[in-house]
Amino acid sequence: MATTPVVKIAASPSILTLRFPRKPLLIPSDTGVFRRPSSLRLRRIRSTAVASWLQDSGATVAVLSGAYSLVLSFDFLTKMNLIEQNLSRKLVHVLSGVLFMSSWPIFSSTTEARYFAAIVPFINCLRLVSYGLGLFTNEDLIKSVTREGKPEELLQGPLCYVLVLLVCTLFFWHQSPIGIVSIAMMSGGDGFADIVGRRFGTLKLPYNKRKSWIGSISMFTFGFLFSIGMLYYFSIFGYLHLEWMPVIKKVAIISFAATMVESLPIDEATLNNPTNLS
Ligand SMILES: Nc1ccn([C@@H]2O[C@H](COP(=O)(O)OP(=O)(O)OP(=O)(O)O)[C@@H](O)[C@H]2O)c(=O)n1
Ligand SMILES: C/C(=C\CO)CCC[C@H](C)CCC[C@H](C)CCCC(C)C
Repeated sequence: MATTPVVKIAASPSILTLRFPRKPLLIPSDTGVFRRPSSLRLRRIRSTAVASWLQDSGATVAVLSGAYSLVLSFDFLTKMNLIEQNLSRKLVHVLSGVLFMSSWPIFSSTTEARYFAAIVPFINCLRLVSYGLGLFTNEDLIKSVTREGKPEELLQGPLCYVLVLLVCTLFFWHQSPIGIVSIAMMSGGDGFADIVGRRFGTLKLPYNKRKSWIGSISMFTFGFLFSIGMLYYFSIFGYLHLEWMPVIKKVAIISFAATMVESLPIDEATLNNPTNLS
């Protein structure tokens, strides 16, 4: 009896899938080979695919709205002088990555879901490039995410940040700790290094007078905590099954390495003239 191609949808749980458990789409027969699904099964497969597309489209619109609202909210707080611009920028820095990752379980469990989620950082990349090149203007965005309110600043830290989100979404998604830890270190670690170091960083590093011990300790501590926290978050949804003791050791090593790199005196001047290590 000829075996027939099997239709298979990647089975990893999404928050919505957990509420609507699906019957298996593979149809083993008693002889151990698979057979083509019946017309009823094919209709179910098609309806599952349509449901997943609708779920992912809705999730994409919701997360895009969240991104827009986040920037608007901090712009309002800055305009009302409730928080200073640097703190606003760093809170957007911390929250964007963590909230974006936290939104991943609302997407479906299909293999295409990551491409829907990647639309969010991709559109934000286009926004940052268009505003950074002066093609359009958006004072709210510029005030919320730049140091000095210059549009061209959008093409530096913010654009790199969103590109990292895009790459981690496309190539790692929620199935690999690599992307999760990378985003947690970038958003939680680097964000709090700035927030804490700028305020309490009187004792400077011997090899970099722009950075401080407390800032680097914050980078390590918050990078580690955000990484473990997000790995635990995704393990709750069943995306990851981790041996925690080895994971904790590896994340501590990664946090230390990231802290050392972040503390190096590498700035725009150094990048332009590598012999100019301050
Ligand atoms: N290990 C660190 C990191 C940051 N800081 C404090 O936070 C400020 C900004 O940190 P920096 O890493 O320069 O910010 P970036 O993330 O590089 O740049 P951006 O301002 O674009 O975020 C520093 O001047 C310093 O006061 C610190 O004390 N110790
Ligand atoms: C200030 C930043 C980096 C430099 O330190 C962060 C820039 C953030 C972008 C302007 C907006 C990025 C939005 C995310 C792609 C999606 C967030 C969604 C979430 C639900 C808020």
